[in-house]
Amino acid sequence: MSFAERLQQRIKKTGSRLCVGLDPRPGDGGATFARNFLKQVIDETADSAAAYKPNMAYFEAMGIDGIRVLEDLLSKMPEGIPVILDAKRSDIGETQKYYAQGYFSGWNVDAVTLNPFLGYDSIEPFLDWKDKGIYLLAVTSNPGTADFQQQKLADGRSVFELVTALGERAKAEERATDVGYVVGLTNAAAVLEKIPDAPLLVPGLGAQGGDLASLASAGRTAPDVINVSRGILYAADERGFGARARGWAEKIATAYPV
Ligand SMILES: O=c1ccn([C@@H]2O[C@H](COP(=O)(O)O)[C@@H](O)[C@H]2O)c(=O)[nH]1
Repeated sequence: MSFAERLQQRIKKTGSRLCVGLDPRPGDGGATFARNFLKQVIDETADSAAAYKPNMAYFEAMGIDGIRVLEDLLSKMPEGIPVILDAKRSDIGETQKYYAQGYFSGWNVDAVTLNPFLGYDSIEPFLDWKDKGIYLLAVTSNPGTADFQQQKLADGRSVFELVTALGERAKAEERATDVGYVVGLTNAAAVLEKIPDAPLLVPGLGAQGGDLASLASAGRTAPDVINVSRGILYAADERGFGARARGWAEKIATAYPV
């Protein structure tokens, strides 16, 4: 089954589009703490998680011990919950081959985020994995999206449409890997109608203040997932991880039904 089909199946099963972001802060007690912390987060959120998204940065910040924590985590993920590795990798094709091998074969993650700035040949090593997915950064959730991604080209298109053209090319070539896009919730309203109906990974809810209303009215049918990291891991309230995750899943489902 393809990545997009597995994700859709999981969304239907849970009634949830929530992607639980796994961003353990290294200052909170080192790798041993992070290992136990993440185990608890996963144990408590698995019923409402459509997907998990570990972000490499937080693991790399703990050095080799952090990478061991990530490897351990990946080897013990609950069955049936897709894992999207937020790596945002970008390099020449020759090098990307080894990232693809490492993530898809070595770590067996379901999908990975890529920075498309180096162009089509840089994403090609990720395109022939039949049950895997990639998410290309299209319109990110930070203010700097205005610097490049939303700039206008002479023909009236926006730069992020050059990114979606890469995904369309892969589709036209019938490449095996599912191609989706990262679209920040904070900037989604202005761009959703121009993004093809490919799976979206949507960060920016919670700590970044994104508004779900824009997704609700877009009439999309793809297996889109909405990420929350700090809003589950580090919210300043008395609830546990499970209650926070269920709260976000319900909010998302109300605004953007499954
Ligand atoms: O455009 C982007 C791309 C990736 N992210 C990542 O998502 C989470 C968001 O965390 P919150 O704590 O829910 O804000 C984090 O890993 C980012 O690196 C993003 O925010 N925006």
